[in-house]
Amino acid sequence: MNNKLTLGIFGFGVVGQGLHDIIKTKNLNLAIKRFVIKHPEKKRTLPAELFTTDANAVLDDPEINTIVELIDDADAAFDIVSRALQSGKNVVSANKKMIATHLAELIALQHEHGTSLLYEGAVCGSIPIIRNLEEYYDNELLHAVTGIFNGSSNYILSKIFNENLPYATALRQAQDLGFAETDPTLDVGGFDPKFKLAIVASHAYGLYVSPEAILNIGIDKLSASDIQFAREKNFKIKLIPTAREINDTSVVLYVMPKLVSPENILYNVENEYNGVLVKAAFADEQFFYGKGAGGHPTGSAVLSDIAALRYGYRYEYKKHIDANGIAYSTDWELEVYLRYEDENLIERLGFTSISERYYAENYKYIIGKIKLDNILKNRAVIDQKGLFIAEIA
Ligand SMILES: NC(=O)C1=CN([C@@H]2O[C@H](COP(=O)(O)OP(=O)(O)OC[C@H]3O[C@@H](n4cnc5c(N)ncnc54)[C@H](OP(=O)(O)O)[C@@H]3O)[C@@H](O)[C@H]2O)C=CC1
Ligand SMILES: N[C@@H](CC=O)C(=O)O
Repeated sequence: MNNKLTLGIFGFGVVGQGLHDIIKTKNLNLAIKRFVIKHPEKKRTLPAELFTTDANAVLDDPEINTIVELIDDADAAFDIVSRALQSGKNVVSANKKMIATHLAELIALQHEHGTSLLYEGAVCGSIPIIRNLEEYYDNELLHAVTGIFNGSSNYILSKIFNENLPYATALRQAQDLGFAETDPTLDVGGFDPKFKLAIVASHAYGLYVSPEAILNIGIDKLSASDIQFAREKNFKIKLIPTAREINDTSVVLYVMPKLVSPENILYNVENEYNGVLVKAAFADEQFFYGKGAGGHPTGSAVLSDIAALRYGYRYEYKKHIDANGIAYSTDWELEVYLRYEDENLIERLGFTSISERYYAENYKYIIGKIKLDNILKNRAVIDQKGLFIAEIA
């Protein structure tokens, strides 16, 4: 099958424009009929008649058979994508928050209406990890999927560690370059990599886990003391989502900064680049590397999905269907570095062992083992100013 696709694209921001730049360089069997945008007063680089603020003009247009959803509003995106799937249109989206939050409903809609929703661009920008988890690792047991899934926080950490840039300057640059979410708390607070992790967990293990149930600790509380500590021990700090099979029936999922040594392949993943490490039972360790944010890298993944729709590609969610008996668990122990202020917190967190403690007037830290459950239970306290927690390899 090589159907002609007529596209209605929601969003003409960083990714929408990146996609358009790529499409216009190619002679593809597809046409863009309309862009739906939010602010009609904004200056555009394309003729005005290509733009509308009326979602219905596109969703109800029988000539448009494919919707590309590239907006920065997850609630509006869910409404658009659901309506499109219900009306028989296939959809490509890059909206990880929307997909992670509504995955089960979106899968049900695809089955019910015989439509397809593809979202490679939602997870690690240009890296084709979803299709690989779905197709290539179809038969192989995966022990872990981990890595760097957020370009903005990795850009910020690279600028801090390699160029001594202040955090706020590096964040501003990540925003100016179009890497950061409209609300950058999603990036630096570890929410964005958590949404991506939830999607990965679905394709790697057949798990639906609500993002709310998954621990996300970000890099927004990082201080000069933490940076100095890392440098003295020859570590870099990276923000790492982890999906790990801990026994035959349980997988743990969490997002946390990690102190990584030069031997770790992720140590040299810099700036907006992402890296996905897959540990498989027989293939052993494999590494995917590429740009995780930006209009053109993400646009290329979106275009690959659009092209795949031409030959009727859809995710089969085989690991969900096979019901392999795997469940999400938080029963796991981590070794962490914790900078803290209040001594009472240490007791409350219930460290199972402590290997190092340091006290100075303005800087206290502890290194020890702690249960993931306990971190989750005390998430509100850990999120307070004056604390920074990172996994130590
Ligand atoms: N930036 C990146 O590197 C990556 C982004 N993504 C995801 O892609 C999506 C888009 O991101 P990005 O391009 O950076 O965002 P931008 O903020 O650059 O662009 C958002 C676009 O959405 C439009 N928009 C917002 N709300 C609506 C609505 N209700 N109806 C129609 N249009 C609307 C805006 O319209 P207007 O132009 O009028 O303001 C704008 O064109 C997000 O889900 C993001 O998480 C995924 C991977 C990488
Ligand atoms: N804000 C995201 C964009 C891509 O998903 C990131 O920085 O990775």
